[in-house]
Amino acid sequence: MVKICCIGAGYVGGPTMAVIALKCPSVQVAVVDIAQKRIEAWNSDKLPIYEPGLDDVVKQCRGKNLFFSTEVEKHVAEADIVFVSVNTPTKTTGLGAGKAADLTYWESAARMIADVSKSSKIVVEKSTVPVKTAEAIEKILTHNSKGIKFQILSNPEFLAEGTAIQDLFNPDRVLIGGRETPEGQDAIKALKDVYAQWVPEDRILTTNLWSAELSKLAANAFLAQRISSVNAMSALCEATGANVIEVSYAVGKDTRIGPKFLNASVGFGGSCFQKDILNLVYICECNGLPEVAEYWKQVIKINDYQKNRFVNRVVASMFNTVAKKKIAILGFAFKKDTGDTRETPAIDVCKGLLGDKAELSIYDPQVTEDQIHKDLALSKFDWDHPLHLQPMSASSSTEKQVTVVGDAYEAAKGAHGLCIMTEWDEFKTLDYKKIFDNMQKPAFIFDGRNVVNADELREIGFIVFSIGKPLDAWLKDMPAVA
Ligand SMILES: NC(=O)C1=CN([C@@H]2O[C@H](COP(=O)(O)OP(=O)(O)OC[C@H]3O[C@@H](n4cnc5c(N)ncnc54)[C@H](O)[C@@H]3O)[C@@H](O)[C@H]2O)C=CC1
Ligand SMILES: O=C(O)[C@H]1O[C@H](OP(=O)(O)OP(=O)(O)OC[C@H]2O[C@@H](n3ccc(=O)[nH]c3=O)[C@H](O)[C@@H]2O)[C@H](O)[C@@H](O)[C@@H]1O
Repeated sequence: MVKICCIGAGYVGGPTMAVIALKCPSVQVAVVDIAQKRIEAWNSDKLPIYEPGLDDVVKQCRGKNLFFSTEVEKHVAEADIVFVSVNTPTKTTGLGAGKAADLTYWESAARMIADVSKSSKIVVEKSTVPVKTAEAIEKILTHNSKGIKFQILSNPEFLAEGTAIQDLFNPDRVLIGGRETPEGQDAIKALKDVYAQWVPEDRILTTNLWSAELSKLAANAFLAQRISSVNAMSALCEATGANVIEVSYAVGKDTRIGPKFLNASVGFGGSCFQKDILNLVYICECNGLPEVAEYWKQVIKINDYQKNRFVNRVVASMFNTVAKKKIAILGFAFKKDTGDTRETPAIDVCKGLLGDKAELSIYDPQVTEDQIHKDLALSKFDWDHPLHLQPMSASSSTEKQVTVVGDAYEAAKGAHGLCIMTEWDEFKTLDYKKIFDNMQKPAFIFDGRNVVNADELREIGFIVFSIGKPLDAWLKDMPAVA
């Protein structure tokens, strides 16, 4: 029986391993983590992450061939294949701070593997890492290996949160990079055999190590670049009277461009796009390619611009001040169907409004009150470090300005404005007449996700701002918004 151990029971490690266990009944899978609470949750009825379909998969395999444990060393020692799926956040201090990937967690996992191994193993990079990381990991493993043989593979993950199970069941591709030696090719084959139990062969791509590592960073950069491109267009649409929905539809109809990832928004969020592009920028700079670095940096700059533009639009529309005004924030997660708030644009928008002394009433169906307060107190780049590993953040001086409530109606009651930050389905079907009746007048809606029907809301009486759509007369003569 093949034994797999995955270090890191997070958004990637948990769902990925659960699906491997489901699809490969003859493989034994142990997912290990140093975070005891997280492991306890994986072993309970309330899993530590919200992901449609995940509960069902875990229930089918847990205790049979899927185990969650804090006995990291024991399971690593027993495994034939060790996946490393720990976090690789942006460095907050020292060389490359604010850009380079922080490989502290990766390196300590690699050293531990070297220390506890008594038999040869395949070590799989599942985390997103800078190109050439495998070389460093190889050095750590081989210098400590007491003659034990390690083969390193790069097998980056392409799942998106909210659709993780669907993406894992039916991936566009599985990418496996390895050494071009006979041993490297054998290792590739061993991992390929696992995926081939449910993924068609022509979707399993094999490459050299560096291509696999770089393809992951490139794929995220290309995806984020599409969003920044359409968001840049959204600003021009607002200035000219074009409608970004019509423009992206027309552009996406070109089969060379395609329709996906062209939804204008308040900005992209999530734990990876920004971090991976910053990492790419850093690698380009380190390789003497400043023009290439500058090119990719623009994707982040436009994303920041889009979030700033949104805040400025809110403030400018409401007579250039939101001081002491209640603003309802609907949605806090970085996208629908997840409770994940890492790098969510809602954080930047809320901080912007708080900076203008607004009073915020926040509702999200999946994000806890505690999480929202933590997020608004954390400094940039601290968010992706596991809480148990990061320094205690100072308590938020803005806590008094923020209340977290249990539904959208309560959030909007008595508010001057309402901002939609996440495209949760339930925000499409709210009783907006009821909301209007309970708000201050004039009542504003700022739709950061283009989910509401602006015309219907205008008929009710709202002043509506939708990203990239023709502006209400009220908003047209406002001061510059960038
Ligand atoms: N979140 C996502 O949708 C995707 C993430 N990725 C990449 O996958 C990697 C992991 O991301 P997430 O799962 O989101 O992170 P996460 O923060 O949810 O999970 C990482 C886990 O690793 C654990 N950990 C850290 N050091 C450890 C050690 N030495 N021993 C045992 N456990 C340790 C942490 O306690 C944490 O629970 C990152 O490199 C990310 O860029 C790739 C594709 C999608
Ligand atoms: O490496 C990763 O972590 C993952 O990053 C993204 O997945 P994820 O961040 O979970 O979610 P996305 O669906 O890509 O959305 C990212 C952000 O972009 C925004 N977005 C997405 C699409 C769009 O058209 N417009 C737009 O604003 C979303 O609202 C969200 O805030 C990629 O889609 C995955 O392939 C990748 O594995």
